[in-house]
Amino acid sequence: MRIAVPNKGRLHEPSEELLERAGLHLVDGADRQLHADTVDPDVTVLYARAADIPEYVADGAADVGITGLDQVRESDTDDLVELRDLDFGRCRLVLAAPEDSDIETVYDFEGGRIATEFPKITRRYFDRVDVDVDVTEVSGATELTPHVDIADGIVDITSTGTTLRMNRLAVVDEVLESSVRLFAREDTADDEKVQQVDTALGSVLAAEDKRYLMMNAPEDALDDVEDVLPGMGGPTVMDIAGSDQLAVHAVVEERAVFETISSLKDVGASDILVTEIERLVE
Ligand SMILES: Nc1ncnc2c1ncn2[C@@H]1O[C@H](COP(=O)(O)OP(=O)(O)OP(=O)(O)O)[C@@H](O)[C@H]1O
Ligand SMILES: O=P(O)(O)OC[C@H]1O[C@H](OP(=O)(O)OP(=O)(O)O)[C@H](O)[C@@H]1O
Ligand SMILES: [Mg+2]
Repeated sequence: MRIAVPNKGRLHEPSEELLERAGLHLVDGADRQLHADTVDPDVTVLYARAADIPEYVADGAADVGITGLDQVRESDTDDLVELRDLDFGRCRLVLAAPEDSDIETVYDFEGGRIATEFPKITRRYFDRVDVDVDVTEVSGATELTPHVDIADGIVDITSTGTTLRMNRLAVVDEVLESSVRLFAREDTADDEKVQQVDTALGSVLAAEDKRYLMMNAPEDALDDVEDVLPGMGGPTVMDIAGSDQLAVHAVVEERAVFETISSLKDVGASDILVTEIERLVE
């Protein structure tokens, strides 16, 4: 089973980190290599450009891919199946025009020119809203094109909005909301190994916003302690040898930890430990 992973750019490192955290440790994963083995002899990594990854999966060069939804949509490959939102590389593909122009809505672009690195998505978007424009493909520095009379507007990626602001461009409409996805081909999506990788990556995401709480509590406080602990199933309760205290363990939502700890202390719990969870397979 081969996983296609971005070889450089902003998606490279977080993709590799996610694989590592999922337990798919890379062997000889040095940068700029074409391939890397993982600790699982059945799983290898193929490094490719973020934009080429959908094509590689569609063609069978890889079985699953990790790249932005924008790249999947732009590739126009139709037998790809999204397995999971990997929750990084969040950005928006937006239609933008110079701040000082008269353009306020997409309809103001009728008969105009749009520059973009995403010609297919852009074409489909303008067809959908039934506005006739000329779409010019550029390979970078898209934000410059309205200022050198190459285009009246652009379709480009934004996340913090800094680049648009620096180039005095204003968002006219959102074309696509994107984040990094794990995807496969229709004919491989149900393969056991593909499912294993999906589960492993999912277990990292599931653990991210959870914490593991351990504490001691007097036996007669157990009911109150259990009432305080929200979340996944009941806590695990263990006797402590030679003590009238119990050890109580539970998984708690990260955002509930602060409040939960005060409530636990109020009902008599002590020696409370909070730890991160590496992976959580539900
Ligand atoms: N500003 C951003 N914020 C968040 N995600 C982004 C941003 N820009 C791009 N992305 C996501 O990262 C993907 C790859 O972008 P990146 O700029 O790292 O590579 P690239 O420019 O396509 O690489 P290459 O140098 O190989 O052309 C994009 O398709 C998008 O999904
Ligand atoms: O809203 P912002 O946070 O400013 O991000 C938007 C910018 O990020 C991307 O470029 P990138 O940095 O990847 O450079 P590139 O053009 O070389 O790909 C994108 O093409 C925008 O130019
Ligand atoms: Mg880029």
